[in-house]
Amino acid sequence: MSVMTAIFRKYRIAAISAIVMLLIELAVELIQPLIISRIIDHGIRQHEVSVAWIWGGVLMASALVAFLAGITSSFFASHVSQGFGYDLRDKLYEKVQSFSYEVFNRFAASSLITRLTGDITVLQDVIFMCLRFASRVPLVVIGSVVMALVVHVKLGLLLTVTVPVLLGFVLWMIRKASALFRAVQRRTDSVNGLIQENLTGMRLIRVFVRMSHEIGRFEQRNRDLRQGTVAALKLTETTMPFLLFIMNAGIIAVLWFGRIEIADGGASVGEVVAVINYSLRTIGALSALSWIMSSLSRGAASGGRVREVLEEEDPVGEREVFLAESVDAEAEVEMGGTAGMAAAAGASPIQGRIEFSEVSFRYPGREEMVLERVSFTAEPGQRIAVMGATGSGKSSLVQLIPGMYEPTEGMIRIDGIDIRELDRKRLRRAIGYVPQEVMLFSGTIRENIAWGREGSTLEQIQAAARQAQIHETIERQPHGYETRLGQRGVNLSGGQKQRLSIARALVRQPAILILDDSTSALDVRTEAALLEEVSRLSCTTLLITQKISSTATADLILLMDDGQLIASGKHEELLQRSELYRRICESQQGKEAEPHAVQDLH
Ligand SMILES: Nc1ncnc2c1ncn2[C@@H]1O[C@H](COP(=O)(O)OP(=O)(O)OP(=O)(O)O)[C@@H](O)[C@H]1O
Repeated sequence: MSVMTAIFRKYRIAAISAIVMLLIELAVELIQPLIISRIIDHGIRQHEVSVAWIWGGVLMASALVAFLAGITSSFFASHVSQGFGYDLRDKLYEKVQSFSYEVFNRFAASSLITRLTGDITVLQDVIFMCLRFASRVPLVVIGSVVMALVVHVKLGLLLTVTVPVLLGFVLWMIRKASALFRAVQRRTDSVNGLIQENLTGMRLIRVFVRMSHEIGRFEQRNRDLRQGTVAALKLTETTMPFLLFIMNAGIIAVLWFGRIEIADGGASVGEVVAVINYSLRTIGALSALSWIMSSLSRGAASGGRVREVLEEEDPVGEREVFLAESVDAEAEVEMGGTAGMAAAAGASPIQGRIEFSEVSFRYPGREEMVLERVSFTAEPGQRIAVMGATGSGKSSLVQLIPGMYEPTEGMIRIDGIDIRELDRKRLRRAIGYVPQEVMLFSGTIRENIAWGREGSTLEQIQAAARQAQIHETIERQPHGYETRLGQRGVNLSGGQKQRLSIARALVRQPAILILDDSTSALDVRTEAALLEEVSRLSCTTLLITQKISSTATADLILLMDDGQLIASGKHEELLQRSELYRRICESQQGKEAEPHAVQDLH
């Protein structure tokens, strides 16, 4: 059973109640033309005022019953549609969280945002519409035709002939419209993607004075969206006049033949009025069809897109990690630190020995290897500096350690255990990771650091901030640790953001700390102080850096070039052994600077 069906089943009682109430409302409404015909034939035409009053009272009472049944049905329908949307959004969000990095990137963030918001809202509206209006259409049409036949067979037959013609036309329209609405949805995605990209890159756009260029790009996509929507609406809207034309022709026919029948004594005025009333109700129901159908095809497109995410098979997904997270978080709060995290996961704490044996790696779906036969060993507590030109594979190498991707060949062992056999949640809980691109959340500084470890105390947060050399800067902020950050930490400098995100990693008290070019914006003195603090924590540290000042004190330097480990060793050893390393040192010390060596690195 699909996820959506399962969610819907949860609300089946309310859905059935909505339909039952709708049936009561409809039954009463369909009797109303009969009551009116009684008022005309037995009351007004016979000059029987009391009869007219009695039937008038019945009509009022029926209107009240229909009104109450309608409201109750709407209440149930709202409950179903809102509940369904709420549950589906939860499930979808959970699924997205469980995606591996690769699958997440394949869907693209902007498209996932549209699916989580716009598409689910469309589905909610469609469910409400189905329960309240779409299910009404066939019932009103069939009920009206049957009642018209009951009232007067000959006149009722006129209605019976027109309805199939209209239905055939509407079905043809649905098929056409659903393709058009799918295209609209794709274009909406594209507009959303551009908006997201532009708003996050606003600073760059301004500095490069590319505003008009970006506005032009946006206008183009916006225009495409408008054209797509207009094409879809044109199709659905042309249905309306066509439906009205056919039905009005039907009513004229009823009036025409009705006049003859009345003259011949074959029908009463009340009966003709009743059949016209049923025809009008049929028109009302059918004219809502074009709107219902366009909503349904939009719903089908949205449903398909939501289903795509829900049914995505992601073998290296993060589901178990995600599911175990909440359980561990509680235990962690009570026990504290990496030991607590490991104990929560039911295992001994990770020591932090990292061993790469002939590791090669290519990104999924890519041809070329970005790492080739890389081997090294980092002992617990050591600091490993990873150096190399841009694009040489440094980030790719460190991303393999928390298992963001699996190595294509070779093996990575943590504490002697193959990383593939290691419980991913246990591994990640032992890792503090500071990515190249700093990501801060809107909220206070304290919340941003505490995000690294749920339930951390203010003392732990402050200790991490001190180690990351950011405590004093935080104290100077208007509200200290309670200072709110704008989205992505806009009110902090680049270096401050870097240190804040380092503090977030340190508060985890990790066994393995990965700093992916995370000290680039720090001056040499601050960086040295930070590294000294990190050394005291005795965690294995992988530091991607371009600065000799940080490699000089490292236990091991990995010099990368084009995916290969071209040299490794301590500073002194590399000075002896590696020509490239020597040149880098010289260029940074201002001695015999060789421009291409520097270029290589930047
Ligand atoms: N998600 C990805 N999918 C496919 N290829 C990627 C991906 N990320 C990086 N690459 C490629 O892998 C190679 C190594 O990139 P990587 O980011 O590891 O280099 P780096 O040494 O960290 O560079 P820099 O110092 O600029 O951050 C590059 O050629 C890059 O194009």
